[in-house]
Amino acid sequence: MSALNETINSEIRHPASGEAPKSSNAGKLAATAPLLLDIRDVTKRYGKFHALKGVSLDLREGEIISVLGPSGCGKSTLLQLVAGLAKPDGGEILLSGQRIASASGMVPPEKRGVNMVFQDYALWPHMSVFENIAYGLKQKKMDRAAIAAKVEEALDLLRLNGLQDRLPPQLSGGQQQRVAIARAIVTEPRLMLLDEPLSNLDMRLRIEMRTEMAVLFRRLGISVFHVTHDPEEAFAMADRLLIMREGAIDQFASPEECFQRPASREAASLLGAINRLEGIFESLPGGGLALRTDAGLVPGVFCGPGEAPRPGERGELRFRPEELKTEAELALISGHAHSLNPNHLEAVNASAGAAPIHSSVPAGTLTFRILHGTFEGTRWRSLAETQAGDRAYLLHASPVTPGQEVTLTLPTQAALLYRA
Ligand SMILES: Nc1ncnc2c1ncn2[C@@H]1O[C@H](COP(=O)(O)OP(=O)(O)OP(=O)(O)O)[C@@H](O)[C@H]1O
Repeated sequence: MSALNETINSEIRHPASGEAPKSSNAGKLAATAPLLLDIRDVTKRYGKFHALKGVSLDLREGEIISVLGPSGCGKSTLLQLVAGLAKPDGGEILLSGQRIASASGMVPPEKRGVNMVFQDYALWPHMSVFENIAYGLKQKKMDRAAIAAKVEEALDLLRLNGLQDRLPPQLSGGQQQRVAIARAIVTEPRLMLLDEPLSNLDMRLRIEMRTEMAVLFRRLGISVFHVTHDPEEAFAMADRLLIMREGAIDQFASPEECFQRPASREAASLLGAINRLEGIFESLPGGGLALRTDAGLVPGVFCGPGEAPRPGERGELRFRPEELKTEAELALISGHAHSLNPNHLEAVNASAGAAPIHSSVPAGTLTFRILHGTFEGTRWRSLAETQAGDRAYLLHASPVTPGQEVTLTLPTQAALLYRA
């Protein structure tokens, strides 16, 4: 075992790999809650490669922050620095005002008061559920009666009653995951670190567990720093999203804001706006910005960065397949007589907390030719192309046939505009 691993708190040590776990814990957001984790301009290099290029963020007590980003963007590296499993090359990390990591010094992981739940749960396979959960408490030399009471409470909380004598291999994936959470919360860490905690579960269980985890952490007021590559998991759990790209922060804001105004083309794509059409910016007579694309003129929301582009500049439209509407769907959504005309859609989908979005401005009308369609249970998904052959995915309520031309409307607030 490496010197690094030897410094790791045994209660969070990874039994299978011998590698130290990462840390995390957090709960619900309150803007006025005390600052718990303060990461200041942290950098990390592996040889010549800059894995983190100056990352700064804060996490409040009781807050859940989900870190989202493509593979290799530095999510796990950030978590490891907070856990104490790696050392930053620059900047500093403070926990409750105490500096726990900088280039010149490190508080050892076991002294940080952070626990971690791993992708593969890292349960001790030869220990019963009870022993797994009790392990950290025994390390703390708690007396047997107190340990039994605490484990009992955790078993109740995670709905593991009756399973305490089983070994991990005798449990389902969801049960193992709950044992890992029970083990992590029983020692009442200041901060819980979750590294892709649901990635080994099937889809149904993932959906259940992400909601259960969010409810549990909020009820207990646990602070959580949570890494995932799954936007739905991040939306289900987070008070704030941290979107990372190439070792830097792309966006750090509420889930609603990130969803409605992704700060970059990459963030938009990560959050489901997979369709991309290029074009030229135009100003609308009544104010507002539109992009002239090959599929049509599309009024939209400029999401940055920087100043709004000028007419004539090249731009890019990003949108989610599910945001395209037919005339009939528009009428249903808006509930206003005038919205039967798709060219006058009100921005009815604007959700609370987002910056004001154009309302009652003309919506874009896009025309595509269907190439291929598949039935998805409640909807049809098709691959389509513009006149010039640019491709897009569409989702619609009725079937389409290859070769058919379809005209759909894209609400202004769903048309995300960026510089090319
Ligand atoms: N020990 C290491 N030595 C060299 N390079 C490393 C090391 N650990 C990570 N890296 C590199 O640093 C970058 C960031 O890695 P990291 O594991 O933080 O990414 P990630 O966002 O968590 O990715 P994933 O979602 O695939 O787990 C990657 O390019 C990775 O290859």
